[in-house]
Amino acid sequence: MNHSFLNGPKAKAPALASSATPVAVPSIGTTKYDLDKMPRIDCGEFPIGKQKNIGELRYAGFSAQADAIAELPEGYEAELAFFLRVVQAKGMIVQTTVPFVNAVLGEPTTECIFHPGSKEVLMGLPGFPQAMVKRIGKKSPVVVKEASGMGLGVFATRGIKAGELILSERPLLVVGHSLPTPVPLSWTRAQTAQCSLDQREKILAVAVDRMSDEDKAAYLCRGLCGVCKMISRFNHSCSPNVTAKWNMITFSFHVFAVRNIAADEELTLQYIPIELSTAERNEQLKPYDFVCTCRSCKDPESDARRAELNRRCPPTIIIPAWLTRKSSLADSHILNECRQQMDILEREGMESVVRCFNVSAAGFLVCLAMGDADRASAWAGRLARIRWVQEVPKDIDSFLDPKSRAYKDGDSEEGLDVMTREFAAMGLQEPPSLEELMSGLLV
Ligand SMILES: C[S@@+](CC[C@H](N)C(=O)[O-])C[C@H]1O[C@@H](n2cnc3c(N)ncnc32)[C@H](O)[C@@H]1O
Repeated sequence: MNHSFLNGPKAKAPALASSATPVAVPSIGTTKYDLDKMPRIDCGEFPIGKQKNIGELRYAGFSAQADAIAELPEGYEAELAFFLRVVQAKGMIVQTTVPFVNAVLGEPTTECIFHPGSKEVLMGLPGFPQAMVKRIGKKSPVVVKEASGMGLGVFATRGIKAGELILSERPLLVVGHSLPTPVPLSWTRAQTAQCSLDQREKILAVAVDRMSDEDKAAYLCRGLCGVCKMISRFNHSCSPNVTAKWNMITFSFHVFAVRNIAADEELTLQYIPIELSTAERNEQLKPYDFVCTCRSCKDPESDARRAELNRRCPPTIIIPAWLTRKSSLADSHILNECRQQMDILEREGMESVVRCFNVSAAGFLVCLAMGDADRASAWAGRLARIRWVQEVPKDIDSFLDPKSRAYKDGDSEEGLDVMTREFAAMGLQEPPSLEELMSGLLV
């Protein structure tokens, strides 16, 4: 293949100056990104590290972390345009609109830039696409308005109960990561990353162009700040009161309340892993260009509590050993552990983390196995409030009343066996992250 971009004179040119000593070159007419400053928008649970971001610019070039704005050689834009034509002609990327067929009339659609094969995988999912999940009640429980010192934010218009589905939303744009960007080997990491971003910008422009006028306007007015009309308005907190979960079959995000929310309270998501210390969290928040002042960041005792939680053994490890009677752990030890860990999680406002599910499931299972319906029903109550975790048993409501028949069945060998298998097989593991779900389709 005669690839002028790879075989041309620049491929053999001496290394360009590193980003630390940028060479002034005439403008190449594309946006220059300062990668350290670029906002990466995470919707809820998925922002573990730089690789776990989704959305239009979030995969781009982050494997090649640049230190500063990179200068690229004059005339490079023409080569990039040539390369893009090759990428498109050879079918190395697929531009499509989801849902492809059987779209439910009137539902929003998502512009997608996929790798070859992803579209077919998606179409092959049993039942894909399903209509978006509707909230109970017509009136939205939230409104977007000024959030002091944070631009806009999302606020509750009424009290919202823990576990309530607040909204579901299809993103405006979904882009597979690591789009192919060959560059001369002599280029620095910063230049490679810059080139990858420029290429992405061009590919995105085509996708944005395919959107309806309304979606285009919504997308453009959010700029780098999001791929969702509504979800991109949620501000961050290290003690968030909502979580956003990706649902592949409906191709949409579901936003749930993780604890009770009062009328007028601001709704917040976590942009970064919140198990970290205050200093580590603020380091991770740097690309978003703000310093977090949430209740945990201001509480001098918070770090010690979160560190304590990290030190404690996750129930995921204790329970299987206890269940199979391979350990001599006392029942009371496990229940104390569950209660104490839950106390810290609630005190820290960390109801959105997966550990909340693991602890509640462990508490429930241990009490069930011990035939302690009173305490099991209290843990079932917690599980019922975190039902956005897909492993929460569908029939958890039948365990809310300690006098329920479910406990009689549960007392029997068979009932306990079913519950044990259900939890041991899937419940006590981390549910798949958005990244894991998406990678099957988008990588
Ligand atoms: C996804 S947007 C959130 C919506 C945004 N406030 C708006 O007006 O569209 C992310 C940006 O909001 C601001 N932001 C989010 N959370 C914040 C917080 N806890 N404190 C200050 N600014 C915040 C930052 O500017 C951040 O880059």
